[in-house]
Parts: sequence; structure tokens; C-alpha cells
Amino acid sequence: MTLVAGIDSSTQSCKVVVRDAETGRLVREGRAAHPDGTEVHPSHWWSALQDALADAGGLDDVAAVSVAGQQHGMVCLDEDGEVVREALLWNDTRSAAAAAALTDELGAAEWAARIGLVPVASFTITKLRWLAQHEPANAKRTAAVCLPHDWLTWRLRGTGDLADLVTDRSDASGTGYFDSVTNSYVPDLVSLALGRSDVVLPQVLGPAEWRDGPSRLAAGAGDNAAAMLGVGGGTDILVSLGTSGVVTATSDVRAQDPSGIVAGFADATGRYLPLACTLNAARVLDATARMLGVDLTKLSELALSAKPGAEGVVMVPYLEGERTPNLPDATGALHGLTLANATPANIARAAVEGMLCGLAVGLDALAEQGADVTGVRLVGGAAVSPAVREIAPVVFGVPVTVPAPGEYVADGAARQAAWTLTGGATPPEWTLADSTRYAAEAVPEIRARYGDAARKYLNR
Ligand SMILES: Nc1ncnc2c1ncn2[C@@H]1O[C@H](COP(=O)(O)OP(=O)(O)O)[C@@H](O)[C@H]1O
Ligand SMILES: O=C(CO)[C@@H](O)[C@H](O)COP(=O)(O)O
Repeated sequence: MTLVAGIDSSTQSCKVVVRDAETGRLVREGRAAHPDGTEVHPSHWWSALQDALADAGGLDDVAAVSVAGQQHGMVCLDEDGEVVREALLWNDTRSAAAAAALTDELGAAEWAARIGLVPVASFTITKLRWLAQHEPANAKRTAAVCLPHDWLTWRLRGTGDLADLVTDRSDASGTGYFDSVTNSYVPDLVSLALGRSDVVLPQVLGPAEWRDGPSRLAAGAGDNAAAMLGVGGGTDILVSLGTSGVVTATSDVRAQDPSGIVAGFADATGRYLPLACTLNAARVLDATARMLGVDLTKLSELALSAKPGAEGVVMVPYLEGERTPNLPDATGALHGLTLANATPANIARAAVEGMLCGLAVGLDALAEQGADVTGVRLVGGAAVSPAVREIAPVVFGVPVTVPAPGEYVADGAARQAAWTLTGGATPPEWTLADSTRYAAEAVPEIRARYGDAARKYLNR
């Protein structure tokens, strides 16, 4: 049996799956935690990867490996390959002013037309502008800029040569200085952010391309493109509830949304991945459980014991600021509390409904970009919550399928690794685990009341 490994270096942890390259059968797996924070030294990802690999039985018998990872994080390297400063992650909002300035300099419509994105604090380009303005010595020392998955792939390769940095089209498309239609970097956008363009950027490999390493090293992918590969593509909208909340689909055209709600990313197969992302998903439930003094199982039971609409309690869950809508300095709030409805059950239900309502805005925006919103597939850590599964169709207004619990980002990376062995235009077909379907009547008042509460932020 030939084995392949897929790695998901995500915001909260590192997960490894080892699978049979031919059938996709899971052989073994491992995981390790990442530190908290939106500014993390990449060495933590490397040590978590070592722990997760050890937990998964190592790579000695593995023919090919692929690393997928959290998107957009800025990893700066000096000319010796040393990390210049802690990486600024996708959910670090300090570059919000840089994002606004960059947007003004070209205009939102031109950004959307040129690269399919309108800058928000998540994107790498805004972090480069922040670095140039706030840490000029670090900016000057920077000889190469790469993303979390690129850096880990490079460390696995082990040459230490900046010229050996590689990435893939999906993750490059989230930098803000890559054009996924021409498949090339845009040096004038790097210059606009950093004041110069003479930095090494990782070479963009094709979907089944690889480089030598301890085993064959695939191009890797952004975590959302890898998740799409892991669930086998298909026509349903994919909703991921990890640290981030993501609504995405596969498309043959790059999204061009001047409102910035939908980012025109690329996927990991040569197509496109229009995507809307919130900063507040699974951790809204973590925080609400903490607030109520219960665990996540009890939180789910409480939410399901309340009526749809939580008797008028609405949570706007902007606990980390927000990116969709672009409100980096916002904070969360509970609305509509009365003496009668202020119960743990209603607050638990309002947290689940609020998190899902934030993503429903992304569903609408994807539909406006031409996506067919007739069903949703739910993945990510919070998709195991019974309350989330049952309330999602009520909020989204379409049936929801939940694939068997698994690590779909790491699975997608493993499938890409297998693709390096088979070559060809499409990834190998793997048998997918069974899914469970959840259908329920929509309750439009939930979204209407949430919309009223969320609009108060936009008017500030
Ligand atoms: N039963 C559950 N109910 C709700 N949330 C859960 C449950 N189990 C795990 N989670 C949450 O899932 C999140 C981790 O999901 P994951 O997709 O691995 O995140 P990331 O990819 O961003 O690191 C954590 O915030 C965790 O609390
Ligand atoms: O910024 C985005 C997508 O644009 C996020 O989806 C990150 O890629 C982080 O993913 P998770 O760790 O939450 O899975």
C-alpha cells in the first residue's frame, strides 16, 4: 500500500492524516495545539507539526506529503532564511488602516477587477503596508515573504535556500498581490504596499506539481481550497465553522465583488473559489459556553431547548472585530434582552443563530455572484455541535449535509499529495464517508431581527 500524508496547519492546531493513496482510506492521524494569539512565531507551527507527525506515526513510510494551512498570514524571512518577526495572522486586525488606505489609493472597483479582492486587514498585502509604516527596520530586513503553508513546506524541504520557496495558486490568490487569472504576481502591488518589489516570493506550483524533500512535497494549499478538495468538490456551498466562518463554492470564473464581501480566490484544481469569511465562528460558541459556565455539549442542549428566534434575544457576535462586514474595531453585543427572555437557553440559542446569521450574509453575497445556493455542506470544528447542525437549515433556508466528522483540510492536502503520484488533470477519486442530512423550515424572522441589530453597527 502506498501512503500519503496531509497536513492542516490551522489557526488553533496542527492536524496530520496518513491515508492510502489509492482509496483514500484513513490509516493513522495526529494533532497538536497551536498557541493562542493573532501574532505567532512560525517556530510554534514547526514544533506543533513535529508533535502532530510523531502522534501520526511519522513520515518514514509516506510517499508524498502536502501542507495546507491558514491563509494570508505574513511570514517575513531575511536573506539567511531567518524569521524577521512573529507572523501576523489572518485574524490580526492591526492593518485595518493600511487596508483602508490601499483601498482608497486604487479604488475598490479597480482592486476587484485587477485581482478579485478588495483589501481588508486579513490579506497579506495590508500587513506588508503595516510593516513598512510601523517597523521600517524589519521591512528593510525582509528578503522574502511567504505564507504559513509555504514556510512549513520549505522547512520540510530543508534546504534553507529562499529560491526553494514554493506555494500554490489558491493560497497565492489570498495575498492581495497575485492575479489568479494570469497566474502571476503583480510587482506594482507589492511595491504599493512595501515600497519596493525586490523581495523573493514563492514560486507558484501547479496543482499536481511537487518538489523533492524527505518524500515528494506537493504545492500545498490554503485551508479552504484544501477543504473543498477534501469533501470531493461538488455543487453544494461549503460552510466551514472553525476559528473563521467561511462560505465558499467552486466556480469557473473569478469573483469580482467591489463590496469586498466575496473574495475572488482560486481553488486547488485550477478553477476559482469565491469566498466570504467572518472572524467569528466556533470561538463564539466557546466564549458563550464560558460565559454561561457550561461545556460545549451543554451549550448545544441549551440552544436546542430554546425556541427559534430565542424569544427576541439577538447576539451580534463581533468578538474579534469583524471582516464581513468590514468592522475591524467592532465588539459583540446582545440585543433584545428583557426580564422574561434573559435565560441561559435563549443566550445559547442567540449565539448559535448569530454565528450562522453572519454567514448567511455570505451565502446571499455568493448567490449574487452567481452561485447556486440550493444546499450547504457543513465542516469545521463547530460542525459537530448538534445545535449548529439543526439550527443551520433554519437560518440558511436550505438543507444542510454534514459529512462524517473528520479533518477535511488535512484530507484535501492528502488527496493533493496522492495527485502528485497519479499526475493528470484531475485528482484521484477517493470514496467519501457518509453524510447526514438536516432539513427544517426556515424562520426568516431570525435573519430579519439579526439584520436590524447588525445594521446599527454600520450606522455608527
Ligand atoms: N462539540 C463542539 N461544539 C462546538 N464547537 C466545537 C465542538 N468541538 C470543537 N469545537 C470547536 O471547534 C474549534 C476548532 O475547530 P477547527 O476547525 O479545528 O478550527 P481551526 O481550523 O480554525 O483551527 C474550537 O473553537 C472548538 O471549541
Ligand atoms: O482568512 C481566512 C480565509 O480567507 C480563514 O479561513 C483562514 O484561512 C483561517 O482558517 P481557519 O483556521 O479558521 O480554518
